[in-house]
Amino acid sequence: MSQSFIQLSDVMLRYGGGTIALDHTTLGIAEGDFVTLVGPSGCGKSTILKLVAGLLKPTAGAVIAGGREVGAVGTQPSGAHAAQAPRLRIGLAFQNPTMLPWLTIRENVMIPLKIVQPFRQDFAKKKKGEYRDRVDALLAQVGLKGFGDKRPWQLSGGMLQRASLCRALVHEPELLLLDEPFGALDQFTREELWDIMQSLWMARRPTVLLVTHDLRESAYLANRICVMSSRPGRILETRDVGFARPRTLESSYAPEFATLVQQLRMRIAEARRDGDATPPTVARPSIEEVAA
Ligand SMILES: Nc1ncnc2c1ncn2[C@@H]1O[C@H](COP(=O)(O)OP(=O)(O)OP(=O)(O)O)[C@@H](O)[C@H]1O
Repeated sequence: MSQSFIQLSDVMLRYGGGTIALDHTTLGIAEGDFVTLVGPSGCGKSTILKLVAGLLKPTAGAVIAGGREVGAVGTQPSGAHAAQAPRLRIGLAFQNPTMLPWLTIRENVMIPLKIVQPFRQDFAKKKKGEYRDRVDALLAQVGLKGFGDKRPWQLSGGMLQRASLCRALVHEPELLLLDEPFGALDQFTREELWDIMQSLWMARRPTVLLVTHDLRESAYLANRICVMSSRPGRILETRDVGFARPRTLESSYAPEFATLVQQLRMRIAEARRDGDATPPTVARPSIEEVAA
């Protein structure tokens, strides 16, 4: 089997308290693909993002990103992939865009350029003006032209989320990890941001892994949708989404779009029911053991 850009192979992840979040999880993502993860609450979607980002190390199995085995922050990659590939440039955006309140929006968006190589090297030298132009161009692309000098508290939630997308993209990441970035927004703003997200992806083609609860969002944005089982999460099913791009809000009301969303909804309801029927994966102590 050819190696994917991102590859989780038979991964198990047990958290410190004993919770097994993922078990036998296998997932491959091609370079430049746009993949979404959907599934019941608590099934391990965010855990997959953390593994791919290298914030967690798998308890068993392997996680490869861009030809490199990833592990927890501060640990050295091991095994055959240790010296094979440079560290991937990753962009991250979450549901609540955390901005540093004492910095302007422009300065917040610029942060990755200050800390990620090769930009870091040039930042202190001559490129500050060039970087400023790059940030302003990106802000204009997401509808924030003229807001670079504002402070975070002067922007609405939707505007902050746009700025957060700019911050995730400013250092030209090869991989974009998005954890419900539009989850806290009203429907109109959310749909507007789907459009912006789609345009940014089409222009730059980073590999995207997006976690979402919104099945319409998933069908609108993804090339492939991975449906997960209840915890411990596995990939139950992968759906290719062949709708032509650029997708529009109108096209999201087409019968085939509605059918896909409905099928996903039913698959997740089924996964939730199956999960309810599954006994707990972590053995609970008996009353006698607790009392002893
Ligand atoms: N740091 C942690 N320590 C212990 N258990 C954790 C930790 N983080 C997550 N879990 C547990 O692991 C399981 C998977 O969590 P995760 O956040 O990956 O799920 P999710 O699918 O993203 O959930 P949701 O859809 O509700 O956001 C959950 O049962 C959660 O309680």
